[in-house]
Amino acid sequence: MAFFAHQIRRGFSSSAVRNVVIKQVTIIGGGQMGAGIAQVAASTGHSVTLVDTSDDILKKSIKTIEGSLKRVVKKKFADKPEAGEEFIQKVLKNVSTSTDVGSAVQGSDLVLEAIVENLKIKQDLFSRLDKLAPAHTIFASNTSSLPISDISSATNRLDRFGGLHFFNPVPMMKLVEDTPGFIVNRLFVPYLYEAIRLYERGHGSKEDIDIAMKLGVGYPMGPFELSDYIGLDTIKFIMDGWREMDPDNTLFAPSELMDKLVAEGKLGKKTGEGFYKYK
Ligand SMILES: CCCCCCCCCCCCCC(=O)CC(=O)SCCNC(=O)CCNC(=O)[C@H](O)C(C)(C)COP(=O)(O)OP(=O)(O)OC[C@H]1O[C@@H](n2cnc3c(N)ncnc32)[C@H](O)[C@@H]1OP(=O)(O)O
Ligand SMILES: NC(=O)C1=CN([C@@H]2O[C@H](COP(=O)(O)OP(=O)(O)OC[C@H]3O[C@@H](n4cnc5c(N)ncnc54)[C@H](O)[C@@H]3O)[C@@H](O)[C@H]2O)C=CC1
Repeated sequence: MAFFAHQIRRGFSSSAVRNVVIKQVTIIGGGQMGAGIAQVAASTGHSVTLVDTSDDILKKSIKTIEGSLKRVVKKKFADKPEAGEEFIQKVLKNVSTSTDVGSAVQGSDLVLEAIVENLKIKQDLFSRLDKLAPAHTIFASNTSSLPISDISSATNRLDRFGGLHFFNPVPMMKLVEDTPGFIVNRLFVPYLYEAIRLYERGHGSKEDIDIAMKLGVGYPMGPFELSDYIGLDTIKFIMDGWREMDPDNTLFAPSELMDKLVAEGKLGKKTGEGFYKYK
């Protein structure tokens, strides 16, 4: 139970959340981040309700969690397969799913949002949640680029609203950022941008740039592999949002290639094709 309560106490300045006990967690958005966060929350003993827009998506989320748990167990319970299977079943028992956000937030101590990276859609969701969730419930967003104050302005619980920024893949990445002004993306985003500019200017192939960053700096994935892993729709949402806020900044100029891939539904690993093909 301690994991989420610890993050909340570290990241929220409000006294309203200082002695918080987090038992019941609702996660909204069952995509790659939501599924990963649900897995971590359930593995650390929380009772989790995962919400998305359809049962088909939620079935896929549970399959993703199961697949990831199998990988975790292969390592953690290498010599005890039965204990590993028991662990998987115990974790899965902690996760229920719902398409009804109103009932899902009843009794929830923490609602963590991991839906699309779009301010208006996040605000609409939180505005509804504010009316539906109990007064004590803490709200948090997993946004990777939007100011938390803009998202929280749609609610009346500013003392119980914060950012919990997990990294992808959640079960493997050990960092959660919850301080105002994320650090990683400030350094990471210009790096990804520069990679695509190099490629568009013909300074190197995607493959060469990826190999250079893996062999030269020791990164586990090159920038194009990583962009496909993150999701090109998410990246485009971020780029478009920042350009709107700062139209003269050349760093945020649109990328023709990115726009084309997203328009064609080539969103990266999750759709089977992005910069690279995965089937
Ligand atoms: C060019 C585009 C320009 C656009 C610019 C616009 C910029 C906007 C960007 C905004 C970004 C938003 C993102 C964000 O907010 C923050 C992020 O999350 S950034 C992403 C951070 N993540 C990374 O950098 C990941 C880097 N990759 C890795 O660490 C590894 O490659 C990875 C762990 C994913 C896989 O490892 P690898 O060795 O490559 O492959 P294996 O498959 O062998 O895995 C190794 C090991 O790990 C286990 N494992 C992997 N995944 C999972 C999982 N999901 N669950 C459980 N276990 C997993 C696997 O089983 C292996 O275990 P072994 O025991 O070692 O076999
Ligand atoms: N992909 C990444 O590497 C990272 C993403 N993030 C952030 O996490 C959030 C989610 O990203 P991903 O999981 O990658 O996206 P994704 O596209 O994999 O999943 C988003 C999910 O939200 C669901 N959804 C959309 N609107 C909804 C609504 N109103 N109610 C319920 N469900 C809804 C979709 O059906 C989808 O399943 C975004 O804010 C993103 O910026 C943060 C860190 C890393």
